[in-house]
Amino acid sequence: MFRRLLSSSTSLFPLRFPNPLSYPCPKNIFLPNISYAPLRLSSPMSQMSRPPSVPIPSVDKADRAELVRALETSLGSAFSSEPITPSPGPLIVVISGPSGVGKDAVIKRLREVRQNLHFVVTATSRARRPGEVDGEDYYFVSKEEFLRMVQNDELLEYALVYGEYKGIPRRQVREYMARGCDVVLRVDIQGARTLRRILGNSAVFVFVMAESEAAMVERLVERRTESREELLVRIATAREEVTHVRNFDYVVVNRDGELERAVRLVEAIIDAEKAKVRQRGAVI
Ligand SMILES: Nc1ncnc2c1ncn2[C@@H]1O[C@H](COP(=O)(O)OP(=O)(O)OP(=O)(O)O)[C@@H](O)[C@H]1O
Repeated sequence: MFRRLLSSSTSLFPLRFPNPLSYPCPKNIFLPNISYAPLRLSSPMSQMSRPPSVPIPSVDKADRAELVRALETSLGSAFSSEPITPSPGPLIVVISGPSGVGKDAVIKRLREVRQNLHFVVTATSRARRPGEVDGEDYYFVSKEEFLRMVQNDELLEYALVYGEYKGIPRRQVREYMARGCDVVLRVDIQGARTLRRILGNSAVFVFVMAESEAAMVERLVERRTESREELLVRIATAREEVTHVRNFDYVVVNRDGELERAVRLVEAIIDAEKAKVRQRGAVI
């Protein structure tokens, strides 16, 4: 029986799921050059001697190409068109925050506006909410299937949240990063803590919060997906979870009616990370 379970689980994406690798991460794929070739610079100035036979034409009068050629000759080598710094590598963005702050709403919009980004589809044993699509929002699996994935080490991280399992398929992260895509992981606070332990500073951790406790409760109530008992637990937990913000790299306040602003801030964070001199360089 155990052998049969093992052999039927060699694929990360069981047959009944749409394989997320079959849909592209970017709208227009841009594969960065991640071969960090050493910079090709001309020889040091000290080693160069300007050949006296190459006069540099006057800047006002000379043809542009002629002037550039003369400068190259004078400096002893052609000007390279290679990028001066290596292209940034793929980034892992961990998005977390208390229940009801709008993590899903932010990510949904981010996926619409941002290219070269793959949202890692989490496996969960919880029931599907109205409007959610299997394989797109989550992989909805039974508890038994989930535990089989755990047993086969298919999950980068997993947790039991409000009595339901949630976990991140490891292979999906690897494969999209290998394609040069940035990947977004959506986890609860507990999951973010585990991921920080696993990934350290190699991923960027973003904490989403509402502008106030009242706004957060309002959204949860408005969503009408939780029972009274569940609401009590979620709100009590959220109060404690807000204190975990200090373990994150960035905080994004998702104000009521200002989802676009929150999404723009997440985009700005990703852009800033791409411009960092020392890249995080995550390896899964
Ligand atoms: N900026 C916003 N203004 C108004 N409503 C919002 C905003 N952001 C999200 N919402 C709404 O708030 C509700 C909760 O959002 P969402 O489901 O994205 O939260 P979540 O953080 O993913 O919650 P959970 O962790 O419980 O899944 C949803 O009905 C969503 O449409």
